Amino acid sequence: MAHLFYRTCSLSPPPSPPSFSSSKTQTLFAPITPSPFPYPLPFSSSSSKLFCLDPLRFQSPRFSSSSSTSFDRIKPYLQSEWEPILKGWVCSVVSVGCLSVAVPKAGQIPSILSSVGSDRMVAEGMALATLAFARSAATYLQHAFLWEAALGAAFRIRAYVFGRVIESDLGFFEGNAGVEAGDVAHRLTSEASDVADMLYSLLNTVVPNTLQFLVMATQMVVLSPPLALVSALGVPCLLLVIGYLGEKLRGISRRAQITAAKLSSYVNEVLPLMLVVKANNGELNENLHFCRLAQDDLMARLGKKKLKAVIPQIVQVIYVGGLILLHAISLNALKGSMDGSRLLSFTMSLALLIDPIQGMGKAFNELKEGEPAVERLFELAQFHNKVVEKPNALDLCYVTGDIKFSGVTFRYGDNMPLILNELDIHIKRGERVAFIGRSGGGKTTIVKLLLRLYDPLYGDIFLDDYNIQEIKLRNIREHIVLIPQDTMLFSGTVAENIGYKDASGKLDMECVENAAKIANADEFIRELPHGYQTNIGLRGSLLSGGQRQRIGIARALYRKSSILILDEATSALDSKSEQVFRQALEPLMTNHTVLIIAHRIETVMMADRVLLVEGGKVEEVPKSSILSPDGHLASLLNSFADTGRKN
Ligand SMILES: Nc1ncnc2c1ncn2[C@@H]1O[C@H](COP(=O)(O)OP(=O)(O)OP(=O)(O)O)[C@@H](O)[C@H]1O
Repeated sequence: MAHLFYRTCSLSPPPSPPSFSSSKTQTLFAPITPSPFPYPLPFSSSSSKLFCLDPLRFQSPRFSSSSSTSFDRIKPYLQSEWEPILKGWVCSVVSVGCLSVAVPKAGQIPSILSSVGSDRMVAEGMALATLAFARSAATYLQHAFLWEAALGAAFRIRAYVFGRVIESDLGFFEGNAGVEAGDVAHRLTSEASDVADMLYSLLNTVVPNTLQFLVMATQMVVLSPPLALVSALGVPCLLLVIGYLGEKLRGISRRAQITAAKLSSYVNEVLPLMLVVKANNGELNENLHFCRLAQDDLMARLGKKKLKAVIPQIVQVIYVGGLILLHAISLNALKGSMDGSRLLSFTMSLALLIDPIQGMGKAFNELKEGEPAVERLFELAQFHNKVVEKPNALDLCYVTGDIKFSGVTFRYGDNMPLILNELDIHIKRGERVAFIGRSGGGKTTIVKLLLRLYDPLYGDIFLDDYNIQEIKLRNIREHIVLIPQDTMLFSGTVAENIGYKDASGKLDMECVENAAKIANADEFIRELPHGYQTNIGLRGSLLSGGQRQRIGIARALYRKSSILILDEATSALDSKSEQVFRQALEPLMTNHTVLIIAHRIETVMMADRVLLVEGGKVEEVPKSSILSPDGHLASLLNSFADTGRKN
């Protein structure tokens, strides 16, 4: 149940940021244009770019096929960056054009130098300097535009994948098959950067390197066809070596990404549990565990770096060594048939040919290194949601709060035991119903099904006589407010946390304060250094458990709904605060259908009816049986209350 509330909110519209921090929230989510996509633009503020960022466009089913290649997956993102790509490539044409004019001119340098002081020397010198300057400027612009395109495409891929992750079923995050937060974080940060590097190399190779290669090769053919032919003999041999080493690099890169993701997952898991680690003297153990994972990462990375470093050297040795050998032989054969300036131009073309070949080798490295990152990123987007909204789902602007479970059977996974077995419940609007039962009996599962975080195996759930499978998901979660046992707070101010629903817009401070007053939180909030604008630290770490819970309650009250679910919501409050809270809830409850999952007798007694969840079914029990000190239910509740207090 721990993460239920956070996930519920994350699924609420509008698309949520990973977390919000006080000052940035408003600008980040300011309504720049009517586009539904709230993220800032990578490089430009033009609204035409924003149009391209519509996340719905990225949810194309073509990505759901795991058989598509890495290139198929990234292609649409590159296509949407056609503008900077085109500009970059035009600049590369200018840059290579300057080079192709400069090389024959440079070949004549010895004869120009012999006419020191003449007009020709000044004119040729000026021309060469202008060409050099133009090439530098064009090359700079080429890199800048291509980086813009690569980083822009990587941004879009990230945004698409994060959007898919956050829209995934709760089952994506929970249970044995659930993804680890640290792994997701690593893929979306570090591996997405690898993708950007790969895209840049790819863009820089496709046109600029190929162009330079072709122009230089043409010049060589024009200057001396036999020598050019000899030079070409080195290329196939080079390609074979590059292909072999590239495949090796791909495997090593994937291993390195997995070890780094494991390390990141571990750190993400252990740091929030520092209290438990320290209280149990677990520092040494955790340190050893960290070192083991870090060592695995070190070995994998070292292997990758070594191979990456050795590949260009091997390429260079094969190419340069081979060429020197072949040229020495052919120059001997062609003795006297080439003049000095032609030979100089040929040698310069050859030297400039090595540049793009090295670039291609490097790009191949990046490609092989980036491929696993693309695969792992898109893997996250391939999760098939089981809870799917129908295309013509209903948008109910109001529900009275009548709830029916009819023959509901549920289990979490195919080979797992049934949690609920042909369960029937009818809760009338405005009723307060308490669910009690042994731990793991399925009380929270009932709530998850009502929120449609999972779908039943069999049976139906009705809200105001509408099957919830016919209602928009957003709509269901708008009408039902959940106050969970573990309040999930974000870094940000108290006001932002209470008004989480409006994180993308303007907070209604009057409503925030009213909600805080009802939740008995107003007093302690006003005592904080900056009142409602106090930053509460990472996950609300500056507050006590009880204070966090009250903020969570205020957050729930800020939303206007018909159904209120208290899932052990008062477990962190002391008896006095709980009493105040119960009194505060009384007026609110008159307008709500209330489902209470509680282990405290006092909380259970707030309900009109009590349902015992046992063996996958529910049975109504009289409240008097709970009050009886010798009764089975009273002892059951007492044992839970004790457990809750210990926790
Ligand atoms: N995501 C999940 N994947 C697999 N099993 C799960 C998952 N969530 C809960 N369960 C299992 O389902 C059963 C019912 O869990 P549930 O959280 O509904 O119990 P509960 O009655 O609310 O317990 P408690 O009173 O201790 O909170 C438990 O055995 C639990 O281990």
